[in-house]
Amino acid sequence: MQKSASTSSLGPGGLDLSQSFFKPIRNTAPPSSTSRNTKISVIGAGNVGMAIAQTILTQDLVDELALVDAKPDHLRGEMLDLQHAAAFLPRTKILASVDYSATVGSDLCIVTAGARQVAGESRLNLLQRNVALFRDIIPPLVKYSPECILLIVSNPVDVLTYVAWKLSGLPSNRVVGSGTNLDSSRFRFLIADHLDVNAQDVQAYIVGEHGDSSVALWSSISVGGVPILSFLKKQQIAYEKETLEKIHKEVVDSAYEVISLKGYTSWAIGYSAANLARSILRDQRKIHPISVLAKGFYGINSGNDVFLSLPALLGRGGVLGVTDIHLTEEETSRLRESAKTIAEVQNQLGL
Ligand SMILES: NC(=O)C1=CN([C@@H]2O[C@H](COP(=O)(O)OP(=O)(O)OC[C@H]3O[C@@H](n4cnc5c(N)ncnc54)[C@H](O)[C@@H]3O)[C@@H](O)[C@H]2O)C=CC1
Ligand SMILES: CC(=O)C(=O)O
Repeated sequence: MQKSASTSSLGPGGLDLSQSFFKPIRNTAPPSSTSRNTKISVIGAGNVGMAIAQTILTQDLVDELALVDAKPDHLRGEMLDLQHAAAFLPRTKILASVDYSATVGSDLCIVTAGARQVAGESRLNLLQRNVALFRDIIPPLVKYSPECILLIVSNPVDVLTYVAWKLSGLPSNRVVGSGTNLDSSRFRFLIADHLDVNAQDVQAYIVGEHGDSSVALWSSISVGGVPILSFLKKQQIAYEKETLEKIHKEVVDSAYEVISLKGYTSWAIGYSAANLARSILRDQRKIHPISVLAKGFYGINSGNDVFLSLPALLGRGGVLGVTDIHLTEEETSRLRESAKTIAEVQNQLGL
């Protein structure tokens, strides 16, 4: 599909439905020209891109949604399938094209294009293939939407967020990676399940790499305002370090398990990315563990500019700040190790 297809005034049989005799509504005022449309572009219309697109649509987040993919037929099929749900959804103009001009004027560009893991493969293994794609994807995105915020989802997400930052020339507050927003949701789900409470009442962060070297901040966990570890200590209730490690391992293994069962992960990352899109476009100023330029925070001062997940304040301007959570010595040292792992991978890129 070459042209960007959206709404059309041509009805069945080529009848021009815009003819005044067919108009069911008589206008009483000219169309409003004051409000500015909000627009999200999703690059990559695969499992992840489409899960994000459909979550954005159901949550009424934007006026316009543009999809870009390298496969024209698949892309047009996905676009039509979403457009056919128009009667059940808030009104959103949906466009799709292989041409990046369809993304013009986007407030937020979400990049999901690229290779994904096969069962047992690590995220870092995807690096070379996806860096090559990013060289084709990021420059045209920024050309058509110089004011946009870039949200990177493709893996390995931390290193690719760094790559996108370098290729885009955008300030670092406008380039973020979905990072451990997803891992933290998995963590909160497991804790909530264990305690039989609602995951939304569990505050808990996974930080560092979205991957095998991620760090669970046990000291950050609170449920309904009760800090869990200090509560257990005060009550002299013993907890096994191994039990905590087991829960973290379950978080790290989550993606591998889902991939080995259904081939890919999609729904949770769909909600995670839509959750970030809402915070950005609606200026929610919520704190999310997302991949940000980490230099200078939590003693991460390696020579490299590393992106990894830290609890960041997110709003219309992108990353507005990074929170200063008190970490234990062990958590700090694990976070620095995670930064080192990412820096070592980045060093191979020569960017
Ligand atoms: N950060 C996170 O938490 C998560 C990241 N992912 C990552 O998201 C990425 C996508 O995963 P899936 O959607 O499952 O893969 P998929 O294979 O279903 O979709 C990838 C899409 O990218 C498109 N594509 C490839 N090259 C392109 C180019 N140059 N321009 C535009 N489109 C292009 C393909 O045609 C395909 O439709 C993978 O890297 C995966 O590892 C997946 C889940 C969670
Ligand atoms: C694939 C991936 O990165 C995830 O589901 O966490």
